[in-house]
Amino acid sequence: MDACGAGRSATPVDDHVARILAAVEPLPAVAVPVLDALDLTLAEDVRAAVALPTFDNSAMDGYAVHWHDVADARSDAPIHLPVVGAIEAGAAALSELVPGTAIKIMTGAPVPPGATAVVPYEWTDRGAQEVLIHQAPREGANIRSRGEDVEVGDLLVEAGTVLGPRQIGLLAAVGQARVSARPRPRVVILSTGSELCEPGHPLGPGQIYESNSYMLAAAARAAGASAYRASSVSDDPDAFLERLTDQLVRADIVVTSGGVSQGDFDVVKAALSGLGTVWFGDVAMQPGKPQGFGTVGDDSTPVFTLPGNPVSAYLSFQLFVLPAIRTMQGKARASMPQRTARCTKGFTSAAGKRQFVRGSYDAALVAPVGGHGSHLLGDLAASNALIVVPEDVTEVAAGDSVQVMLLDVDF
Ligand SMILES: Nc1nc2c(c(=O)[nH]1)N[C@H]1C(S)=C(S)[C@@H](COP(=O)(O)OP(=O)(O)OC[C@H]3O[C@@H](n4cnc5c(N)ncnc54)[C@H](O)[C@@H]3O)O[C@H]1N2
Ligand code: MOO
Repeated sequence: MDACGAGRSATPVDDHVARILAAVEPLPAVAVPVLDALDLTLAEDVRAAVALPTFDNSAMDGYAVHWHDVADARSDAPIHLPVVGAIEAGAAALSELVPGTAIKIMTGAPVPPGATAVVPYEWTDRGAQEVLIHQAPREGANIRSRGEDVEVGDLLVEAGTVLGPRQIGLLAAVGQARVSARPRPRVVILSTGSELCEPGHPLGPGQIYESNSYMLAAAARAAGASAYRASSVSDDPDAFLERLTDQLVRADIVVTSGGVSQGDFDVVKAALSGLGTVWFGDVAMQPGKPQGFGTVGDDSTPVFTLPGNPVSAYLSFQLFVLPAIRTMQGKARASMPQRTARCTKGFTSAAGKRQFVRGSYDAALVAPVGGHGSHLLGDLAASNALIVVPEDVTEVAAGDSVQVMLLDVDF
């Protein structure tokens, strides 16, 4: 055993991730109203049911004309045309534009058959019965052609795409009221500990404010899940199991915090050992050594039992719960990517464990923030990156190249 108690049997971080990913799969797709599909992963290719533009239409308020009629228009030799009508956006069933005439047309209105240019108002005297055109447009000017943007049948958005505002707009533009997408995973957070007091209430002796469920629920929401905080439970295994059972019906994932170490009142361990496929053990990392994971209940719901120290809980979420959420979302990449940075200050790291050092990253430089302690929530909040120190590295010097994971960057 080392100083922090991780014995030789500790599971490597990557093996624990693999154990988790083997137990989760993308959630079944559902038909989602197109706006509600923001940030969701599209489950099937969407092809265009209509063309964009859907019909030839005007790009300007002006006059639809036969281009040949106005090709010679100049300010010193304007051309007169009779105005034979007006077309508004939304107008239907247009008759042919007779050569030698003009029709008033509004932006977005369908161009009448025969028209080969639209002259903007600014190049005319804006006449109502008769118009004086004093500048010649190019042939085809200001006509937006049917299908010039999107043709019927074009592949618009591929399955697996995370839908953003631009894709939502495009899908609506081709008439999709609903799309087939992976729903938000429902994540229930359940904190344990008799010392916990809800924020907003006065602290009693020996009590601390309950913060992990807020942090973990926020992290789950930031990852695109729907997260619910179940009220925290004391260190009583029966009460814990009852609360967990209640929550399983509304959970795709359950995350617990606390009660998984070596203490006399480690409620989560006591309640879940032997239940479903739940495994408890050490993972070769710091913070976040004591872990548990398995599936429980009729729906084999994945349960993550995270350690209670706040930094450990957060890190465990980022490393283990986040990939499960992303897999359920159908996202291509499950785990946070790493990038190379230069470390501006040296520090030491325990042998045999992957160390996750809180850091402040900017422009490929990273500085460690605070110490290694897993209770240092202030330092965690002040950081925006994790410096990943491999198991066989015990010292990082100023100027060394290191791997970092950026905490506030989507991937
Ligand atoms: N004898 C040993 N003791 C400990 C070991 C060990 O190997 N041998 N491991 C240590 C490590 S590492 C960690 S991490 C913690 C994990 O303990 P638990 O998961 O059982 O968590 P608790 O004991 O319930 O709490 C730990 C710490 O975190 C605070 N906490 C818990 N829940 C919350 C919450 N919802 N909001 C804010 N803070 C919370 C709690 O008050 C404790 O201070 O075990 C070490 N011990
Ligand atoms: O390894 Mo514990 O999870 O202090 O941090």
